[in-house]
Amino acid sequence: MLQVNQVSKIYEGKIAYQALSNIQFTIEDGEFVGIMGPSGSGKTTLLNMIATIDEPTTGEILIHDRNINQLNKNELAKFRRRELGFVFQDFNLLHTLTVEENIVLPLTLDGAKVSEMKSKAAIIAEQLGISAIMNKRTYEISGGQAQRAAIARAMIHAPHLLLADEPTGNLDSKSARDVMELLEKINQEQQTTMMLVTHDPLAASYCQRVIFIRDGKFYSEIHRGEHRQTFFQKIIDTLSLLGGHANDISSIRV
Ligand SMILES: Nc1ncnc2c1ncn2[C@@H]1O[C@H](COP(=O)(O)OP(=O)(O)OP(=O)(O)O)[C@@H](O)[C@H]1O
Repeated sequence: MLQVNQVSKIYEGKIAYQALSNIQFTIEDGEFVGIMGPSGSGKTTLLNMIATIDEPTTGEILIHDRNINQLNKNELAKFRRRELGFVFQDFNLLHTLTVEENIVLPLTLDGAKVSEMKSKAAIIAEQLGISAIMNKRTYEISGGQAQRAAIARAMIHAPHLLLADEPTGNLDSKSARDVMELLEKINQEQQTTMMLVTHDPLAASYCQRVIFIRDGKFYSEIHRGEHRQTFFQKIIDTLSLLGGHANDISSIRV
């Protein structure tokens, strides 16, 4: 589904900076993959390129065999809206809208009928356990509920690829677990391919595979297998080998 082929990124400037070097990996349809690495290792750079927000300096990124860097402006807007879903650390909900209005936003942009939007929103809210808060404003709900609403908004147009950037970064450990269990459930039941960038080993332990990068280069990759707890420990061990600053793993939750 996703192919990252020999991707490098150089940020031009007074002093050019190579943020990524020859990154190569694939993600299969329906996989749930985590990307981890110390601060500054290039995770956001990589995510931004897959999200079509930025372009590689060399190499190519294919989604379902289409080179996403060759799409024109119109194709790109459509592609982003229809194929990709985004979940961010700070939820990115619009505060003047209700939860329901936030959730249907991607459909509004596509010109869907109100009745269709409402019924789709109701179904997804039920799945995510947020039916009771649909008429609330975003400042009236908890962080965990806000992230569920953001996931609902990302999922409402059934994207093929859900990209999540530190989705548990602003959550307490109970809400973080809830959100990760939810993403795992969506991945299993709807077969949505997911890529998650995170510092949080607990969040990463819900993935089937974690790719580690360091200094913009591929470092290693580990697979989950049967037990999440064992995987969690493996992730922590790899992070300690990987180095980086102490605050990179300050969010560890056991
Ligand atoms: N627009 C830019 N111009 C120049 N350098 C940049 C730019 N964006 C990022 N960088 C540099 O590229 C490197 C990788 O940054 P990136 O944000 O991808 O790292 P990260 O792994 O996501 O870090 P963090 O975990 O702290 O978010 C860093 O050294 C950063 O300073």
